[in-house]
Formats: sequence, C-alpha cells, structure tokens
Amino acid sequence: MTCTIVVKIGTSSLTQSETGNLALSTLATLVETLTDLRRNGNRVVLVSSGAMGVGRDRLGLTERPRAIALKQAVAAVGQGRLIRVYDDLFTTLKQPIAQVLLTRGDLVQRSGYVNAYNTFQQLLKLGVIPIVNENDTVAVDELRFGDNDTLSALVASLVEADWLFMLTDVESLYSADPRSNPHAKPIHLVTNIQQLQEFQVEVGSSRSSWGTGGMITKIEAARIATSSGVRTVITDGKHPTNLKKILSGDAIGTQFEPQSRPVNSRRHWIANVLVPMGKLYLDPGAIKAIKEGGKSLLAAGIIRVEGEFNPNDSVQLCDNESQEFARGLVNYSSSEMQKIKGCHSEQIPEILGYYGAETVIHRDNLVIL
Ligand SMILES: Nc1ncnc2c1ncn2[C@@H]1O[C@H](COP(=O)(O)OP(=O)(O)O)[C@@H](O)[C@H]1O
Ligand SMILES: N[C@@H](CCC(=O)OP(=O)(O)O)C(=O)O
Repeated sequence: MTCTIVVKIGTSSLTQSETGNLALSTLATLVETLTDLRRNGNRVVLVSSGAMGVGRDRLGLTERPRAIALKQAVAAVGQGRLIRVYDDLFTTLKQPIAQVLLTRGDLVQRSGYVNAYNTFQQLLKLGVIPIVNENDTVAVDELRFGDNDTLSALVASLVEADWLFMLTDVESLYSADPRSNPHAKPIHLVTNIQQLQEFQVEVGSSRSSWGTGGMITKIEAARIATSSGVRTVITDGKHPTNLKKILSGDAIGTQFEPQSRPVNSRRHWIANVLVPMGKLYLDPGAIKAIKEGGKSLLAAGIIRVEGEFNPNDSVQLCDNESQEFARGLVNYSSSEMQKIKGCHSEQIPEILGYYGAETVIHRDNLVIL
C-alpha cells in the first residue's frame, strides 16, 4: 500500500560530529531510500535541518553563533549549500526536488495555511520531493517554529501524512538521556503521550553540538503529529535504509501510535499553529462545561485575563494551577475581556455599550488539548 511519508533529519545525523563536515554516505543513502520510496508510489517530504551546521562549516566558525544577525547570516550561507548538495544527489537519480522555506508567520493566517497545503499537494502530484526547512534567515522570534521537530510535525499534519520519521543520533527514545545515564532503557511503543509519565521518561537537556531542542521537542512533535492521526517514529539517522524495514513492520526505534480520532485540520491549526497571545483562567464550573459538556466559553466563567489580544486571536485556557487544558479563538479583545470577566452574558451590552457575541469563545473555535 502506498502512503504519505514525512522524514525529518537532524543536524546530528547530517554532519560528522568530529569535523562538522557533511556526512556524505548518510546523505547518499537517505537520498537513495527516499527516491525508492517515491518510485514505489509513495508521496515523500523531507524536512532537513543543517543550514546552521553547514553554514558554520563553510565559514570555518568553531563556536555556535549567539547574535541573531550572525545566526541568520550563517543559515543563509548553509541553506544554499545544503540544497545544492541535495539537488546534486537527487539529480543523479533523476528525482526532482523543491526547496520550501517556511516560518510560522506563513501559516498563522488561515489563507496562508491553505495556500501552503495547495502548494504541497501540487508538488506531490508532480512527483517532486519537497525539502523543507525553517526560513531561518528572515524568521523573527515571535513567529518562529524554533526547531525542525515541531516544523516536521506541522508539515506532516498539513500534508495529511500517514508516517512521520524523526531521524536523530540515538536509536530511539530512552527512559532517560543515554548520554548521561548508561542504564537508560529503550522504549519501543508509545500508545499515547500520557504513557511517557507512566514510563517515568526523563528527558535530558543535552543535544548534539549543532542540534536544536534535543529530545523534548521530538516528544512535543510526536504529540502534535499523533493528535493529527500521523504515526510517528524516532529512530537513528545513520541507517536511512531502516525506513523501509519499519514500513514493512520491523520494530525499530520508538513508535508513537496515532490517535484513533484525530482532530480536524482547522482545530489542529488553532491548537498547534497559531501563537497564543494571552491566557484566560477559568473557574471549575466553566472548565467542566468545556471539557465534559463540549460547551462554549461564557464571560461568567473567567476569573483572570492575561496578555494583550484582539478578537480572533488565539488564547490559552488554564485552570487555577496555571495548567493549560484548551485553546481557542476569542470574540473579544483583552481590554473588553477585562471589563466583562465574571459577568453574565446579558450584562455585556450594558458594560461595553454595544451588542457583541454572546460567547467569549464559541465551541467551534475551541480545542481541548
Ligand atoms: N530520554 C531520552 N532518550 C533519548 N535521547 C535523549 C533523551 N533525553 C535527551 N536526549 C538527547 O537528545 C539528543 C537528540 O536531540 P538533538 O541533538 O536535538 O538531535 P537532532 O539534531 O537529530 O534534532 C540525543 O543525542 C540525546 O542525548
Ligand atoms: N533550521 C535549522 C535547524 C533547527 C533544528 O531543529 O535543528 P536539529 O535539532 O538539528 O533538527 C537549521 O537548518 O540549521
């Protein structure tokens, strides 16, 4: 059976740890594997990190740049080089590729999201393998994905993938960071993300010298992807041929099973793509009505309002322990919300001086996390 496959490869797998040079044999094997998968009728997307690592190598920098302008300049140097190498390798096999550089800002407008969806569909229909990276050279902090693990999960859900593979420098997720804990045990199957608490998985802060995020962003990516119905695998990037074995049923790496009832595209966009601009703290009655009754949020249930936002912005809904349990699009600005919080809906016209929406967040614009 053919399927849609997104493969994310991290800097740690693309480069040699001792020299920082490109790991050419890994790249060549990856290119051969992806081309084979494509020729067998699958739709394939590659999310490749490496702009910073390759740019650093090209410029002979020995330390990770800290200044934003320098980071953006290094990424600009590296991205061109990286795509050139990919194009040379894929062209040897007569496989067309496309470069797709995205920032979160490109997807936060619903129209931008739909536009990106259409472009990916067209590329995949043409038999092209899109190679995606964050547009590091222009991305500003508030509108960055920040790491390619999150980007790959959002791309996987955007293209309605069946599989997301995150290739890294460890064979799987372990019960603890294997770099610092020699007794860490591999985890083979995660049926839902909450299980990681039961397994008492510790996520160390270590990451490869040019990687971003470490294991924590891979777990968050697995949460996003599985909630959209995408089966997710964390596995070793040094052996890309394992992708075929995993697709044929071998239990290699860590597999995260997709949720049986994935959220639809619009809800996924609200929950994972939009950047929340504020927080609403709710009373227990409102929390219960939303979580158990699937109801809209009314002003009466709001205890506290944080942040500055406008109508249609996304906000986080939190309980009194500051735990976020849902996200939604508001019908009122933060200054209006400060005035109407705790009030009954009938009082709103009198307080604000006009008739606004009856609900603060309509249930169609609310997603339980
Ligand atoms: N529980 C864990 N299981 C496996 N690896 C972990 C864990 N906690 C932390 N890590 C670290 O995460 C690193 C991989 O992340 P990163 O360097 O960002 O890779 P990449 O460049 O592939 O994105 C591993 O080298 C490992 O040291
Ligand atoms: N966009 C950045 C990659 C950021 C990132 O997530 O890196 P990694 O942890 O190596 O996957 C780059 O191309 O260098």
